[in-house]
Amino acid sequence: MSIKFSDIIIDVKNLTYKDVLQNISFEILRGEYAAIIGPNGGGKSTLIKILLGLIQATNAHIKLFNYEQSLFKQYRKIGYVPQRATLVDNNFPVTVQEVINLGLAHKSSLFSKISKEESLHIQNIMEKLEITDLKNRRISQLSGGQRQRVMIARALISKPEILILDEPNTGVDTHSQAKFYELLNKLNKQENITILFITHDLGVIVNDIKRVLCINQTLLSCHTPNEILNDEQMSKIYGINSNIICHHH
Ligand SMILES: Nc1ncnc2c1ncn2[C@@H]1O[C@H](COP(=O)(O)OP(=O)(O)OP(=O)(O)O)[C@@H](O)[C@H]1O
Repeated sequence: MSIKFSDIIIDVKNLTYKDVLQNISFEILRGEYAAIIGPNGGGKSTLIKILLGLIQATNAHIKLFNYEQSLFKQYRKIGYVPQRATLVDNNFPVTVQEVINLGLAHKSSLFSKISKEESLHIQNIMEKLEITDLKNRRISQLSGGQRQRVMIARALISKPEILILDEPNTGVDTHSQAKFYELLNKLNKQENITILFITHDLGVIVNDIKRVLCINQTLLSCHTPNEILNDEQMSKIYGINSNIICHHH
């Protein structure tokens, strides 16, 4: 299959940042469902923050949706669920609805009125994520799985074309994790949202993920899950001897 120029929505060339990331190059194509794995402190979150413009990397050659990052203004096209987003301060007095409305923060002012159309869109997303009944609850009173859906709803409000999630399953039980991956799969397959997420859960990458970027300061590999889930590759990525045992689930 030939790749069209417009299919590349993230294009990173020779990215180096302090002593955290060295000479990283990769592309993410429209419609992809890709994961980033690697050991703690390997630079995964830093890479994501650079892509989102939250950390400035001088001399980086990054293109987002075919624009040089320095000229790129449409960050609403990128939905982001940060690390530990589900762990909130119990005294934080905001409701689910208020958190979700923050997804419209790309508007000129946070306090500008929400239009009828936006309000309908917010309702649709809440229904899709099955959180309508929670809208007046305080975010601090929700379970980890419920908070996770709220954070994704917030990220989806700006109708992003790519969704980037940094270890989205921290503090979430196994059942909610399974539901969560079902949801990501649906967003990818049915709504054509490109998905890129950081995970330490090697089990999950086997099922739906087509490409796994392994990062430990440099890009160690960028293959299909089957190509990396073997003892040799795991030892290379995590720097320890490992035995991979696969079971039919
Ligand atoms: N803004 C920054 N400037 C310089 N160094 C940073 C910055 N942010 C993080 N670091 C350092 O970069 C290294 C990589 O951190 P990062 O959080 O990107 O790793 P990670 O792969 O996401 O780790 P984890 O899996 O534990 O979340 C760490 O040593 C961290 O202390």
